[in-house]
Amino acid sequence: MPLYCSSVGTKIPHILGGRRRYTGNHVESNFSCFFLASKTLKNSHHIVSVSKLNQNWVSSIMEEQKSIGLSASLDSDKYSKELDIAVRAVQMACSLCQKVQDGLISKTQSQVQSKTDNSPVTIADWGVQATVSWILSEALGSINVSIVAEEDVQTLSKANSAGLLEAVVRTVNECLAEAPRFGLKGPSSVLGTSEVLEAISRCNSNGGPNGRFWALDPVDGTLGFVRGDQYAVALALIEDGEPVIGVLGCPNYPLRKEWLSYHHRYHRIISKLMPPTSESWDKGCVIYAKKGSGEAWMQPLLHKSEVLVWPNAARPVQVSSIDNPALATFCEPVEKANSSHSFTAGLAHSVGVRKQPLRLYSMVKYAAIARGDAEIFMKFARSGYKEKIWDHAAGVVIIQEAGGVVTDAGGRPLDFSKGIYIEGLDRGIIASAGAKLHDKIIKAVDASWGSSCL
Ligand SMILES: Nc1ncnc2c1ncn2[C@@H]1O[C@H](COP(=O)(O)O)[C@@H](OP(=O)(O)O)[C@H]1O
Ligand SMILES: [Mg+2]
Repeated sequence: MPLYCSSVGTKIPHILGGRRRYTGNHVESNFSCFFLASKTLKNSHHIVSVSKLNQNWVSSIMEEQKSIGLSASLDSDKYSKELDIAVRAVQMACSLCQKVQDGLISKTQSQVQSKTDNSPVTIADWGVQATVSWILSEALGSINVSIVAEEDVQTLSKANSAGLLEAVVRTVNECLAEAPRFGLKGPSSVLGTSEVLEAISRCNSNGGPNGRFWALDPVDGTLGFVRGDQYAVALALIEDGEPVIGVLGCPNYPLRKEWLSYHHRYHRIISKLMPPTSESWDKGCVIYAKKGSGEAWMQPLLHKSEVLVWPNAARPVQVSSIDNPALATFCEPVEKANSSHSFTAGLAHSVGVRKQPLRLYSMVKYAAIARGDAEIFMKFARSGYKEKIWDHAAGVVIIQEAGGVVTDAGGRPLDFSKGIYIEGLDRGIIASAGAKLHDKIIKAVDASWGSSCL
């Protein structure tokens, strides 16, 4: 339960019960304590240093809160409907992706198209975007739904893409026909080509500092997806520039963290060798959180023919309690073109991380930190690369509510208020299970940045 300081309108961390929890969103590198940006004054980044608060002062705020009944539970219903719909929509999207990925792996690579930037795009990207867009609009009213998403309809609308478009329309209709199984209303009749294209192109918001919009990455980690490995469906609701709901669907996330480091194909072979009753290789989950709730949750993916009954066996997740770098695992992108492996290796070594990095495609890395399966995530892209909001927004809320910290390398929160890009990002992105590890990494970046080639 987050606390609110009524005098300055500033949220302070949950310090009861001996568990480290960060409900704020800013860590200052010069202090080993944490700092919290005011929700009410979020654009001015009004900051209070918790280390400067003495115990009596904190206790008196807690007493004051008790007596005047101020609590986050007053807000507990806020975004509940949106979260419910978003989780169900992501469950559906994961089911669509699994079917397409199974088809991709068992058949040829012919379904993989090339975007202008040469990244592979599959039926799943457009299929998920159309499905999520249609579901959100239907459930919340299209007038209330504004979406920023990765895909556009240019490639799909080309004359020589007729076969691909047909496959997308078929995939979307197959998926929407299953909507009642996920507790959602599907279309009364099959969607035509123009309706599917309409749903995809409706995701044309440019984001910005005011109002509400959704940020969707239909298939994050497209390379992982086409290689039969990890990928994620990422959906976030951003309000006034701040992510307030995060939902991450991770269809290939194994039940046991040890198997995260195995390639998914190996996992598939083992699954075939194991008796069908064995759940030991079970995989797939949806992780989600609502800003300020102090909780992050994980549901298993719905299996074929199961019906989603809320909360669908959800259980809370929280970050790891490991704060000793020697015991910590750090994760980073698989592709060294997306983040400098040599720079992060140097950082890890200098802070005393001894384990091999866990290299994962997509925002599954954020899920790994939130679930406590790894302690640090670092991404240092080449200079000039601009991070996009849909690649991070959902993960940031989930990690923060699971008790972790996400900032840029200067210790500042990521800024989701400037459009589709995270503007002003200082060097790279760091997510950690706690302030102690976070602070060490930030100091190590400062110490070695000058001699890096980034
Ligand atoms: N040169 C680059 N540097 C950094 N990130 C990049 C990049 N090119 C693409 N990306 C981003 O990295 C994401 C994949 O993340 P990761 O490397 O962690 O698996 C991509 O998401 P998509 O796969 O959705 O396009 C894309 O947004
Ligand atoms: Mg992406």
